[in-house]
Amino acid sequence: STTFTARDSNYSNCRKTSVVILGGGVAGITAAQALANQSITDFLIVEYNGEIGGRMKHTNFGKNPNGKPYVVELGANWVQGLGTDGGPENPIWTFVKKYNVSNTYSNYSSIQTYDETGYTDYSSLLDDYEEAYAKLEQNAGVILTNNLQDMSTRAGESLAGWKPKKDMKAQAVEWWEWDWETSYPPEQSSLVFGITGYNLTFYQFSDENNFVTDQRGFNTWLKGVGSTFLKPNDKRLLLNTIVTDISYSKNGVTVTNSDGSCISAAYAICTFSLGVLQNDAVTFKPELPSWKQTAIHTFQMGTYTKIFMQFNETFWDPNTQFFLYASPTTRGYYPVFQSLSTPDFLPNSNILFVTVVEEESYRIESQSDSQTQSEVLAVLRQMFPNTTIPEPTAFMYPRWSLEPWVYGSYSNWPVGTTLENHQNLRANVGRVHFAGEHTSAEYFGFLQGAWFEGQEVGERVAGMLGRECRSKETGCGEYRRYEVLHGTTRLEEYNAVNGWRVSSFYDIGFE
Ligand SMILES: Cc1cc2nc3c(=O)[nH]c(=O)nc-3n(C[C@H](O)[C@H](O)[C@H](O)COP(=O)(O)OP(=O)(O)OC[C@H]3O[C@@H](n4cnc5c(N)ncnc54)[C@H](O)[C@@H]3O)c2cc1C
Repeated sequence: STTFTARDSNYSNCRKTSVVILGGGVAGITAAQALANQSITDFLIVEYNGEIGGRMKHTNFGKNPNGKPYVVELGANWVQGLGTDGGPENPIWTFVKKYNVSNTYSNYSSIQTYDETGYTDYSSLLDDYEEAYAKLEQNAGVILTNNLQDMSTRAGESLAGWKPKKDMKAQAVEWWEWDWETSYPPEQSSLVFGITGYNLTFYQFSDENNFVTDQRGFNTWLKGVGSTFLKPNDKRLLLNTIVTDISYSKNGVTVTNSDGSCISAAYAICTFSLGVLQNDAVTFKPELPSWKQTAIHTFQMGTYTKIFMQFNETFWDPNTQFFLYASPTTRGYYPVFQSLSTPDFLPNSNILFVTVVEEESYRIESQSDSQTQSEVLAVLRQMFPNTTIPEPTAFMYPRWSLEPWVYGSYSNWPVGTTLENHQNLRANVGRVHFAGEHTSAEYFGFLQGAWFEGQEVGERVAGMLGRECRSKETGCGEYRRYEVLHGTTRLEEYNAVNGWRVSSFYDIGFE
């Protein structure tokens, strides 16, 4: 039984379905699964790339002793927060176990610290940061509980006594503790929602991060989930298909693709990334309402870049997982090197990778691979002054912020926004629904965020197609939205007592 209602005659040549799911990443696949679980099988999944997985994306790199390439993950790499016996479990961890995806505990205590003179032990700064962090998270709790004004993580850190200033070693430690996870510097991150995000994953599930090394790719588990309701070569999964337009009305949604094909549906579930939405990579007709656009442009899309290199030898300590480098001049300049040539990872692979985010990501995206390679080698030569560092035999990095199917890596909450504004990012616009990592208030930036949001949107749309309401807690049907977002200061408080002597509203007198 379908409630298909797209009656517009212009669309009569389009392929018809009840629900069109835009994107075959984690959110898209779990949305489809939620529909299938409620016996809604009349759906189509439209995906830009040649396989499902989205930002869980791998590629071949370098070669093993038999001349075959290794598989490395360009995007998501860790299961972040696993679970405890009897406690809640991260669904990604459940599936990774179910589909036997190879992974290894990432030991964040296995770290050596470096600066431009070589190995220098400044690991005590890690303890200093963590001491301040314990205070900062208390402050975030007070702000949330009492509906107080949010502040930047930078302000929170300073109030907790962490002031790295121009100490580049402290800056490197801070990058390791903050930017590496959120892909934004503390100045640009909300204290409250940065801390809640961390707590919900690492305190609720567990503080472990397991690194996936499966040579079939991390997305193996998602393919496993897909195979429970999609047949091999299922005609409902349209791969290599690029959506260009989404037109919607009170009767239905019509999606047009770059190959000229079109689909008309009763409902659409759009799981495109915040970067895709922000960059107008698809055209909504009519334009999205201003409350929606405000939310889309308030939240931030970060960029996180892993730079892979393979050498003909492992010249670093193969038993250490992380090498933290403090540049003498530039914060975030090739700060964290990770060894894959380590027991339980890709032993003897001689593969090392270094991660940069945000400004450094954009900088290296706009220069050649060879320029980046020479910068990285110069850093390695500072870190290991007594070793002859060979040229890499393979070198590669993705340019996430330029990829038209994602335009960035994952989202982050800016300073001073609200849960209401975020709810507007989640809320449907008529028959167009939204889901993905970015719509998760609890787990934004993580695979589990995409998973929970995909499931909820699937259940809601199933509810609208007349199925029983599965999510009593969240409610079924349309999402709540906030047409008006209130500030924190009432207009009458803009007065002389508060240092506001004159009105900022000028009548400049145009006739
Ligand atoms: C570099 C990097 C590192 C990360 N590390 C981790 C990690 O270690 N652990 C973790 O939990 N999370 C990590 N993440 C985040 C995680 O990958 C995401 O949260 C998650 O994959 C998002 O899933 P999604 O379904 O919301 O979006 P996506 O995976 O982006 O899915 C959306 C889909 O829509 C498709 N699409 C977009 N535009 C179009 C179009 N016009 N037409 C058709 N299809 C289109 C895309 O191809 C994509 O498949 C990382 C992400 C990146 C990029």
